[in-house]
Amino acid sequence: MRLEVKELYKTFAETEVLHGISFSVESGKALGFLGRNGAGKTTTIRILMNLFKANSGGIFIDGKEFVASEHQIGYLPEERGLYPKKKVMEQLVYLGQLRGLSSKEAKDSALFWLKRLGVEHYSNKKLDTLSKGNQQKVQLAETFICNPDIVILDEPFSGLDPVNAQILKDVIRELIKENKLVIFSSHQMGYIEEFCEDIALINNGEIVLKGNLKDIKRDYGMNRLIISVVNLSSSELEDVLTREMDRTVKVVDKKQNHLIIELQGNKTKNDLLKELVELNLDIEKFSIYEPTLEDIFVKKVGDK
Ligand SMILES: Nc1ncnc2c1ncn2[C@@H]1O[C@H](COP(=O)(O)OP(=O)(O)OP(=O)(O)O)[C@@H](O)[C@H]1O
Repeated sequence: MRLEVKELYKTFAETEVLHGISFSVESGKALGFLGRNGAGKTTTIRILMNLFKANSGGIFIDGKEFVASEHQIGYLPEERGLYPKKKVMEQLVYLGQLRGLSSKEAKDSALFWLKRLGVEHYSNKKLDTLSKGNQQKVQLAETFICNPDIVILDEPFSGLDPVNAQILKDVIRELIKENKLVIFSSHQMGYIEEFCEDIALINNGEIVLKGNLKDIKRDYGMNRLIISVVNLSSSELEDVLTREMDRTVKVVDKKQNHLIIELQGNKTKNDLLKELVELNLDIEKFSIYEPTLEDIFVKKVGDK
C-alpha cells in the first residue's frame, strides 16, 4: 500500500496554515513526520483522518482517493480520547465494537493488547484511577485493537518509562515487520531515527525536507569528517589545521575530544590523510561524520 498526500492546503479563519503539503509513505515502512510546534503536523493528520477538510489537494491510496472510513486505521491522537470514568475493558470492548468488531473479537483483542503492554490487571479499573503512563498504554491498546493496516502515532512514547518504552518499541518494530503503514510523529528525534526509514519535515505549513533518512544524513554529512590526533587537544589540532592546512580543511565544530572538519574545494579524504601524515601527526580518529536527525532538524528549521 502506498499512501500519497498531495498538495494539501488548509486555511483557518483566513489564515493559511498548510501551503501545499506533499509526501508519501509505503506499507512496511515508517515515516517520521516531524516539525516544530505549530508547524502543521496535527492539522495534516486530522485531514488524513477526515476530521478536517482540506481547502484543496488530495490524499490517495494506491492511486485511488483515500477515504479514512474505508480503512482500519489505528490512530493515537495527540489529545487522548478515552473515557476517564469508564472501566478499561468495558470501554475497549465498546470502542472495538464501534470499529466493527464483534463483542468477543473486541474482548479477545483488548485482552491481547492489554497483556502485550503489561496492563491486563487494570481491566476492571476505571481509567482515571490509572497512572498517566498506564492510561497511555490503554490508549495504545485501543489504537491497535482492530489490527489496523495503517497506524498513525502522535507522540506515542509520552509518559512511558524506559521499560515500557522498550515494550512499545518492540511493538512498533513488529508492526513495521507485519507490513503495516506507519506514520510516526514525535519531537523525540531518537525514536524517529530508530524506526523511520523515511522522514518528512514540515515547517510553517510547508514540507522543507523529505526522503530516505540515510540519504538525507549522507547529504548533510557530505565532505565532513571527524578527526582527532594523539597528544593534541581539539584546540591545538584546530590551530595546526588552520595554520598548515587551510586550503584543505575548514573546522566546522570543536568537541572536547575531536574536531568536525569540512574538506575544501576538490580535496578528498585521502588528500587530507596524506597531509596529516606528512605533518607527522599521529591520527587517533578519522571517520566520516554522520549528523544526527536533531542536527539536521536544528539546521533546517532551527532559526525560522
Ligand atoms: N482548529 C483550529 N483553528 C484555528 N487554528 C488552528 C486550529 N488547529 C490548528 N490551528 C493552527 O494551525 C497551525 C498548525 O497547528 P498544528 O496543531 O497542526 O501544529 P503541530 O505541528 O501539530 O504542532 P505541535 O507540535 O505543537 O503539536 C497553528 O498555527 C495552529 O494555531
